[in-house]
Amino acid sequence: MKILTAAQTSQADQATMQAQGIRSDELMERAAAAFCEWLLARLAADPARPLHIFCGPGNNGGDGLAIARRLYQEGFRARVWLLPASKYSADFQLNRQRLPPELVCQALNPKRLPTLAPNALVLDALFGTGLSRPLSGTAADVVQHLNSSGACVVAVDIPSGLFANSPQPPDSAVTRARYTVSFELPKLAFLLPQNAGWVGEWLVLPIGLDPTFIHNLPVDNFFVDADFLAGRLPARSKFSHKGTFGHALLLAGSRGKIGAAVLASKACLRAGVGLLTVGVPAVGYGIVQTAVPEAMALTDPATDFVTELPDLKPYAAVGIGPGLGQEDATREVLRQLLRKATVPLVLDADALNLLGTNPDLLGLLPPDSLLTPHPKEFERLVGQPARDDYHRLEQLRAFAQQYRCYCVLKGAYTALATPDGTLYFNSTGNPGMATGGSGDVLTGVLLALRADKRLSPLDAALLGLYAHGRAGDLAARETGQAGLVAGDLADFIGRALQELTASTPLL
Ligand SMILES: NC(=O)C1=CN([C@@H]2O[C@H](COP(=O)(O)OP(=O)(O)OC[C@H]3O[C@@H](n4cnc5c(N)ncnc54)[C@H](O)[C@@H]3O)[C@@H](O)[C@H]2O)[C@H](O)CC1
Ligand SMILES: [K+]
Repeated sequence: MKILTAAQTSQADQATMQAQGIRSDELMERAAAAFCEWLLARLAADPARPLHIFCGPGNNGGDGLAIARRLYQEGFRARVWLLPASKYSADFQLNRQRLPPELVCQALNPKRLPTLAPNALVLDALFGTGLSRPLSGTAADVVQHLNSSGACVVAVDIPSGLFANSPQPPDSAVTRARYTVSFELPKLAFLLPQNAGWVGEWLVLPIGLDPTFIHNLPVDNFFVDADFLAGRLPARSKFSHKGTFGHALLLAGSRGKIGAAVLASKACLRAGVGLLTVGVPAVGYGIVQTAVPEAMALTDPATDFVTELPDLKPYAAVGIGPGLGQEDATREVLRQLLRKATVPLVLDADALNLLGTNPDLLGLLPPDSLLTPHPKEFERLVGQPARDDYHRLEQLRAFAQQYRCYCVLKGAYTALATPDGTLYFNSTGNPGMATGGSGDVLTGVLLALRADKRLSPLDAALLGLYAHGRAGDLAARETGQAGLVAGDLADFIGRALQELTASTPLL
């Protein structure tokens, strides 16, 4: 799915009205209908539960009014509260007139804001994507009032006061929603940890925006769901052999961290690599041979850490980093690898830390390398803390452009930046995956997919990130989130990839 800015959303609305010959209030009616269908499926018909709808002066408020009318038709008597303003949008006014006279609809009095019971349900339709500045005055007071009421707030389109695609000034008034129910496409704001307390759980409901307009609209950000990946992972042909899926080399492990090499190796094999060779220090030889008999092991002459770069000729891709340590000799192995490699590279963990502490190595990164830092590793890579989550994303975009690489930023919605500066946000995964070794598994999966010659660098990265998160979701069903360990992820990678594999039409 594309992620549109607030301005692009309004363009998409206009294009839809033109292409489909509908008026703006008809589009609003679709939004209200979709919202009500969602709400009614969850709303127990409890006449004792107070229901309040807070409406602002624009089309977000218009949505709120249309929702109030529709809920009334379903037997729910909401109290409608209007934010005083000097100007109201045309569709606000139209839907104000359409309200049944029996519905209680009052202007908000800033001196006496309505009492909200803690069991009340509040629909927040104060401001949407038309927000042009932080809330102040009565609007801010109303939002603070909602937030301190303890009522369950459902935001219509976006929590009021939240910008759709840029940061909030600190201390601005924003509604704390339990749910955010948005339309057609997600907003960038929903994906950032700094906004989680306002956005709550979010979802998007289709309202039939013009697909041609959206298809042709250039965007900087994408949200990657299963539909987005459909057809990108070809089925294995009957006559494929080990060579088709590539021979990967993984350089990983040091004393006390051979487990990282084992986890990455298992994941790489489960992600379908043709052959896997693991380069480990001598201390890891027996462990790898025993724990991962499907992999071949190369022993480094040193006991505790990797000191030598193997001959790279046999390999279709090389992964380096999990549990590697940051010894000087290991850094030189990384330097040689960056100089000599002519095949795709996947760099993680200590390989990234070495890049961070030795910025001269960054200049050696071969184009199309794939880097998988978490935010702390990323900060070391760029050498500058981010002001906020938006700034971090801009740093990520700039980094991938500067080094012509694919750079991941791990998190709840893991982001991938491409050399052309586009960001892709992954949709799978759960908090159970915040556990040691989870990143090693990701490295193994990505290494396998980068070794697969059938996949572009972008598709390999997107499929790997999605499958890693999906494996976490499948595993957590059995283990629970707290009980999830990284080894479980590796066990479910095959199934996650199978779900993504293109089926061949019968005819
Ligand atoms: N495709 C869709 O997603 C659809 C969305 N719809 C809904 O329409 C709103 C956007 O409506 P718009 O009128 O453009 O903006 P708002 O309702 O957010 O309010 C604009 C209104 O408020 C004034 N304003 C802006 N910032 C402030 C401020 N800080 N303080 C006070 N006043 C402010 C501004 O000048 C305007 O007068 C979208 O979110 C959806 O909910 C459509 O219903 C259908 C399709
Ligand atoms: K809102």
